[in-house]
Parts: sequence; C-alpha cells; structure tokens
Amino acid sequence: MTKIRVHEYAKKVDKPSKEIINELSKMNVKVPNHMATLEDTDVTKLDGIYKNAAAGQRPQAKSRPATSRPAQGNQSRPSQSGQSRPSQGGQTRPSGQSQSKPAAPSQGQSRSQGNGQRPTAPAKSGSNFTPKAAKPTAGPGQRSSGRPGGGNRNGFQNRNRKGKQQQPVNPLPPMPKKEKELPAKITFSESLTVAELAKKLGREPSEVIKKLFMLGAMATINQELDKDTIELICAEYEVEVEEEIIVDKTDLEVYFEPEDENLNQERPPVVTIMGHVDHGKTTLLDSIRHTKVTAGEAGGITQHIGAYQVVDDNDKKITFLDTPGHAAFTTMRARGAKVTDLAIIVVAADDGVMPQTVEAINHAKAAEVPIIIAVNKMDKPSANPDRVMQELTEHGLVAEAWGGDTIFVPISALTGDGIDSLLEMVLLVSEVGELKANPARRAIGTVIEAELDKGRGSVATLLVQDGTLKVGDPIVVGNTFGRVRAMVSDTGRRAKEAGPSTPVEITGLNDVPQAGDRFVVFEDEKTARQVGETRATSALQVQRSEKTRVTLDNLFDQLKQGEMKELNLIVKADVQGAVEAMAASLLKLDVEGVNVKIIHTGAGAITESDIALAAASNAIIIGFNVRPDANAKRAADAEGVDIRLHRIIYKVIEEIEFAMKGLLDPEFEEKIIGQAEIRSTFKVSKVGTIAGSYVTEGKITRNSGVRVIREGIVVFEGEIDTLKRFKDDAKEVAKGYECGITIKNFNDVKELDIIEAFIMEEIERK
Ligand SMILES: Nc1nc2c(ncn2[C@@H]2O[C@H](COP(=O)(O)OP(=O)(O)OP(=O)(O)O)[C@@H](O)[C@H]2O)c(=O)[nH]1
Repeated sequence: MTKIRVHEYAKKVDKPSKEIINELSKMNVKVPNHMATLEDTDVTKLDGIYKNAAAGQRPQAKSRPATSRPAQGNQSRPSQSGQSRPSQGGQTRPSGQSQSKPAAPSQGQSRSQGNGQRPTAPAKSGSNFTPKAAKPTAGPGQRSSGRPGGGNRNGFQNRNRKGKQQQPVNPLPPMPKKEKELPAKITFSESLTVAELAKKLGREPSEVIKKLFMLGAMATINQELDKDTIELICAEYEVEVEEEIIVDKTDLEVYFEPEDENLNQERPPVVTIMGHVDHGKTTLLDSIRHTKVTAGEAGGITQHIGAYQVVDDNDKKITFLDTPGHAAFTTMRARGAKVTDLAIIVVAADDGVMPQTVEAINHAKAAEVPIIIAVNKMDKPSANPDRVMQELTEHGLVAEAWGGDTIFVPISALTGDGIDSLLEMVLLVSEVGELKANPARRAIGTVIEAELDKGRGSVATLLVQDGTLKVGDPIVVGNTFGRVRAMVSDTGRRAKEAGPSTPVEITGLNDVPQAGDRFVVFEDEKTARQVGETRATSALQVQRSEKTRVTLDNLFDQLKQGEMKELNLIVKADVQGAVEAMAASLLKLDVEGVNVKIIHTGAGAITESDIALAAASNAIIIGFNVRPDANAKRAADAEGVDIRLHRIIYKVIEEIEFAMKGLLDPEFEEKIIGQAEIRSTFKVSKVGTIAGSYVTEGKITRNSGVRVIREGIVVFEGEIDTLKRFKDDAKEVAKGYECGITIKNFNDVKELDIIEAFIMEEIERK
C-alpha cells in the first residue's frame, strides 16, 4: 500500500481537502497542506469517519442486489444493519442521520455498508437503482437514489454539521473490525515481508507496522523481516511460528542424513580388501567366498556382482566389496572405502610393505575406516610377519602384541589358514563400531558397479546401506531413475527385498548410473522421475559449462605456455568400473607438452553420437571390450574418426602414451613449389636418363622432392639427383627456363611427363 496524500484521500471520499485537514486537526494530526502524506493510522481513523464514501463505489454496486430486499433486510441483517434500522424505521430515508450511522462502521466493507444504505435506495429509485449504480460517480445530483448520491448527501450533511456528526462518528472507530481469527501457527522460510507476515496472520499490514513500531522498529510494508523479528511479532500475537528449511529434493545426500536412531538395528559390516599387487587380495576374496558362500549355498554358483555376503559360524553376516585389485583401479578402490566400514589390508609376509600397501593405508585412513592387517602367505617358508609389523609401525599401525591397537591376523589365503580368525576379528571390530541401520525405512545406498546389458538393459549392483530395497520400489540412482524391476542376490538368486549392507543387482533403470553414485528410494514413481530427470538435466548443464570452462582454461594455458597441445579422448568400456579405471590412468599419463582431456566416458557400445562428439572435438575414441555398432562404424569411416579397440588396459595406456610422444615430433606438410614439363630425354651411361625439361610453374630446386606424373597419374615419387642448367649444377631453376633433371633411382622418364617439385614444410601445431 503506497502512502496517500490528503488531497487524494479527499478526492476518494469526495470531500474538499480542507475538510480532511480539519478532521485531522481534530484528531491532533497536523498536516501542513493538502499535499501532505497521510500515515496509515490516520487513514484508518479517517476511514472511520468517511468509510461510506471511502469504500468507493464498487462495493456499493456489488451490494446492490441486496438492496432489493431492504424490507426483509431488517430482520435478516445482523449488527450493522441493525444499527441503521432504527434510523430507517424512525426517520425514513431522506435523512442523512440515518445514513450517517451506517456510513460510520468504519471498516465495514461493502456488504455491511450496503445494508446501512439500502433503505435509501429503494425508497427513491425503486427498481432502477442497479444500472445507475454502475456509473457511480457521474451525477450525484440527479442520482439521489443511487448509492453515490446517497454518499454525497451524507457528505453534505457531514460538512454542514460536522459538530453533530462527530458525535456519532467518533464512538464508532473503536468498534473493532471483525478481526479474523489468528492462526495457531505460521510457517516461513528464510524471511517474510511485512505484507506477507500480515497476510499470514490475517491482519492489516498497517497493524503489523504499528506493532513493529511499538517494538522500536520502523518498517515499510515491503520490508523484509528477519527470523527474530518475525518471531517477535508472532509472540505479540501469541502465534506459534516455525521456520521451514527448504530441502532440495534432488540432492540425494540429504536422504543420507541419519534418521531416528531408536529404530536402528544391527547390520552386517561392509568390508573392502586392499593391498599391494600379488599380495593375495583375489586369493583371499575367493577363499572367503568359497569357504563361506558356497558351503552355505549347497552347490550354488556365486555370480560376480562386485560384492558378496558371507555368513560365519555364528550366523553373523559380513559383506565384502569385491573391488578389482589392479593398480589401475585405484579410483574405484578409493571409492570402495567410502561405503566401507572396515578395511582389510593384505600384506604378503614374504614381501612386506610395498607402495600400494601404503596407498591402501592412506585410503583407509582418509575414509576414517578401521584397518585390520591380514599378514598373508604365512605358509611360505620365507614368511616374515615381524618384518611386516615392523614396517607398518612406520605408518602408524602398531600391532597389539607390540602395545598398539592395530589388529594383525596371520593368514594363508591359499590354504585357508587363519581366515576364520580374520572374520572373527572383522566382526569384533565392527561390533565396537556399533553398525546400525533401520530396515523399516526406504532404502538408500551406493552403486558398486553398473553396466549396459544387451538383454536386460541397465544393470546396477547396489549396496543397500540403510533401509530395505524392494522389487517395485521407485528409485533414483545417480542421474538415472526407474522402478526396481528385478533383483538378483550375490548368489545369483532372485530376491524380493534386500536389507541393510546387502549387495544386490537390479534392473529397471532408464540409463546406466556410475559406480559410486548414490541411490534413494522415493515414495512414488512420479517423484522419482522428477528427481531423476532434474538431476540428469543439471548434470548435463554442469557438463556443458565445464566444457566451456575447459576451453577458456586452455586458451589461458596456451597463451601462458606458448605451445600447448591437447589430446581429446572418448573412453567407452563394457563396465563403468573399467571406464573409470582407464580414465584415471589416462589422466595420469605425463607427456611433456600434451594434456590428456577425456571429454566423454560411458559404459556400452560405441555409438553414432560418440562419433559425432569425436568429430566435433577432434577426439580419438578408445573402446575397451566394446565395439562400435554398424551405424557408428559407418559414421566413423565417413568422419575419419579414429577408434582404438583394446582388450588389455595397459595396452591402451601404452598406445596412447606412444601416440602422445609421437605427437610431439614435428609435423610436416607438403608444399608444391613448381612444375616442369619434360620436353626430351637423354640417356647417359653412368648417369642414367636426363629429362630435358622446361619449368612451367614456380621453380624446381635441387633439394626438392619430385613426383613424375604421366597422364594425371603419379608414376613415381622420389628425390632429385641432379639439377643442371646447361652443363652447370643449379640450385634452382625458375619458371620459363630450361633445365636437365635426373631423378634418384628412376630412369623411366618420358617426354611430356610432368615433374612436380615439392618440399616438406614444418607446420605449426594446432
Ligand atoms: N603361498 C601362498 N601364495 C599365495 C597366497 N595368497 C596368494 N598367493 C599367491 O600370490 C599370487 C598373487 O595372488 P593374488 O590373489 O592374485 O594377488 P592380488 O593381490 O589379488 O594381485 P592383483 O590382483 O594382481 O593385485 C597368486 O599366485 C596366489 O596364488 C598365500 O597365502 N600363500
């Protein structure tokens, strides 16, 4: 509401400004002139006097229809109409007095005023009052019957006998507005403007402003109020207030906030086995799986889904993440530690602590995961567990036997010795960690592995970290979504549900998520779809903006480094894990002057869109265990896109490294410098055939390369042996001159052959 000036108000109520100024002065409000602005509080007071007119004509028009029942109005209308009744009854219409009263009910909106005035209208104009009322302001004079007319007349009377009028008017303002009931509670997020708060409270903004003023704060209607002020005002009204924290539904991390701990139950620990190459990770994982899983599952064939669960002799479960052990998979292993409760670090007793042992320790420490050291290969005569313990103290892992708190378990992954006690220790450590989850909640967890399966579509191995995942659940996985169509357990059996710490393979997603992505089950499919789609869109946007940023960075780098080169790669592999491992290794390639940029990665076949991207960005495509489909092959041929297909990771890396080094060699481009036409040939013993030529274009130089062209076909390409002008050797012969040319290792020159001379020029790298 903007502030109103005296003359504006006067116009509104159809009174002279002077009268308004007088009224104000009676209220002890001093205004200098008709241009003065009125405070909201003063307007409210004036409204108390002039409400009838101030309410404007529109409300009257609305209330018209009601006037057709003025007679019954008497019985039917409550309060205000009641007040007007006596006057109607007594003095009948003509009078201003009778109307002045109804006019007064200050805020009484259209309806109530209408009631008050109704009697006048019907009395004078009968049935035709309605149309007239539609043009309210026109002629108050003629339209004495119309509402505005009535209003005016009121006004006259007001003006004429202000004194008398004042009496009845003044008592009325106190007559409270029909105040809306206050709400029991209001909510807001971050802040509210005065107007918004007033609306929520069902009060006039002016009232809230007044309250603020009383509290010592000057505020305008559009002013933002902070949390404290909102609380203060609400306290004044005794209304409960609550700040709503706006939750980003699409942020999956939000769902990982711990819920009510009382509902939590014990859950199996999730364990990752890490260690140096050849120290026995795979053997240990296999050994555990075979002794425990297959023993329990009579004849069951364990399928590889990136994780499995074992049950110990006391029916306690342990989940193992079967992360690949190759050094190139560091990325995935590091990620494995994120969902891991406990890390077993395998150290071969005959080999001791090696670089990757240290790396593994650092990953586990970074993830704040307890470590158990499995001293492996104890069956070997060369096993020296003391050395392992000794070496590990340097990395802050001191064995219990030596006064520290790190558990060391001597084992032989090969013979199975010590594995039971290793599992026992795992359970012991996890008991201390009090691993809990609430099987009753909707599932959340992490993707361990995902791939595109020809028959089944997107297949993802999920680790349920909390809650229970069920077939049919609407789910968002990373930037993909869907409904859990089918679930397969680590033992290859169909499952209907999977509780906390259970790995399970699911189908039903619209796309292939990435290893390490979070998943969340939603209440309904619609929400899941919305969240999934929003995430996919924003991921795409981020990807796009990153791409632009990279280009800008490159520009800067190029300026800085003078000659900066980049190798754009697109990496496709059969499984997401391999994609990531390869991408990580490729990014590590360190060839001076060349930057590797992986512009796109993905699991699945090489597609036409990959080719399009490669063509647009001048990229090479690396395919690991995948092939381009027919369309992609055609497109690649057409666009000249280079696709490298491999089955062994290190070969990929080697090849790219080699190519990168090759890229550093200078690049040359052929430049044709001239042409000569052979006019005659001379055979000279010892020298060979001399081509007597006439230079028709450019020049022929002694050191240029030459091509012999016969009827448009290149018959030979080589170097000049001798270039003579008459009997003398010449360095170069220009256009319009004759010369004798012999070509190295080529004597089959013929008359009318064209000799094209070219040089190889070094070109600047792009
Ligand atoms: N004697 C003996 N040999 C073992 C034991 N554990 C593993 N090996 C052998 O050590 C070699 C390497 O074992 P892997 O299990 O492949 O080792 P890894 O750590 O998984 O190796 P990467 O997968 O290459 O990282 C294999 O030849 C195993 O048979 C053990 O307890 N005793």
